[in-house]
Amino acid sequence: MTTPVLSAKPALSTLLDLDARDPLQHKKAQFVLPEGVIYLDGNSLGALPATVPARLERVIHQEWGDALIRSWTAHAQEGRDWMALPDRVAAKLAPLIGAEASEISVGDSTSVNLFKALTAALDVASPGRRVILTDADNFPTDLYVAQGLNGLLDGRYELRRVPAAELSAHLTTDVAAMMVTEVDYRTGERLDMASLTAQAHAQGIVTIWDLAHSAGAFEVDLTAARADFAVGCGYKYLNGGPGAPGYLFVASRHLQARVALSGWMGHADPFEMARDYTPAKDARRFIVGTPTVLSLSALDTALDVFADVDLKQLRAKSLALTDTFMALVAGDPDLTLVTPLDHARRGSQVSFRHPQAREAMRRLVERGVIGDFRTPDILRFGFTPLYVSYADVYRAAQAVLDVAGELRA
Ligand SMILES: Cc1ncc(COP(=O)(O)O)c(C=O)c1O
Ligand SMILES: Nc1c(O)cccc1C(=O)C[C@H](N)C(=O)O
Repeated sequence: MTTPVLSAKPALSTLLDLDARDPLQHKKAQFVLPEGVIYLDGNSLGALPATVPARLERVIHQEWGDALIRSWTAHAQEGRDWMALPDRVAAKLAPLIGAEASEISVGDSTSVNLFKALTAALDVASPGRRVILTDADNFPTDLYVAQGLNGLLDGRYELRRVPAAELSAHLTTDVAAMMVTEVDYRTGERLDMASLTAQAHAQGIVTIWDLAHSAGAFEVDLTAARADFAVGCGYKYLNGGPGAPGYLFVASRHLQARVALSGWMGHADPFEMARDYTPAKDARRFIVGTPTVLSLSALDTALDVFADVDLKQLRAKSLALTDTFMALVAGDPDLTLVTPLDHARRGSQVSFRHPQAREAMRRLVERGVIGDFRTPDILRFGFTPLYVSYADVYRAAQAVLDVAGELRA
């Protein structure tokens, strides 16, 4: 299906027709969604894939309850040993982010992976450079991790924070690494990863991309963009569940970079119990401690939802849903769109400024339209193409207009 272009406000019948022809329509039934709720918050916590509860039951009762410690190595032939779980998840993640499984380490939170990525990036950066360049509006944890690491390094680096639109102009030869989030969590603006990475490389700068609001929402191609390092969340568009493990991407050309958190599970042979650390092959070396089996199992099953998904169709639907929502809400005097209209500059969310945004979102959630309020005045709506329909968008837009009207009255 090509992306439907909706310049005028579409009627519900038009949208029901789009739903009927949607090649991803069948995916919604693969999620557990409460009756009467329109869920526009999959960019904060993805919905529950219907197959996850049974998988967790099996892991808890059979693998933990019955097989006990044997499960770390049992059934390796059938791919069910716990030890290799991070590698199996990496293999499922690889096609979604355009990487080799051997370049992905699955585990720990995104924040911890940012620490690993930044220390590795600074290790391979051009010697003598002392600037970490970032978007001033980057997600707080990205900024805090950089501040914390710099403290550990006795403040050797300057964390240079500039508006996203000015990143290009700040790619100067004193910059060691550029650390940015591809899709802004507030505005939903998407940066051009391939272009910014190429510009950074031209100045000898290594790049770290945060894919929290990208992977699973649209096709990411780290290899084509020649990205150096990347991190991302398992619990947003990948639907791995609350606190799901995050991941770290290290381009194969950088696999020799410093492993700052050198734990035993990143050792080449953990059960050799050697006195000195010898890194495991590939990105597995960036795993620190014992894999979190329950949450990894949930993420492993959740990723199966993507097995038959054409990522081009996913992107087309995401753009069509966000276009539809923008068209339907356009014209309200109190809602100011902050998400770019240009498709190339848009992630999979739509955000508006509203003078009473917190109260507006409270009322929307009360009506079953779940989005987010983000400080200071942002109403944020995430569109997960796997389980949001065009009719959902229509109903959500009506609710937004009603609430905005109520608050004006
Ligand atoms: C861009 C970005 N990075 C990182 C995170 C989260 O990191 P963590 O999973 O460590 O809480 C989020 C959301 O929480 C985010 O939006
Ligand atoms: N990780 C979260 C959490 O533990 C509680 C509430 C929200 C979150 C989020 O993921 C926030 C999200 N990164 C954001 O873009 O705002």
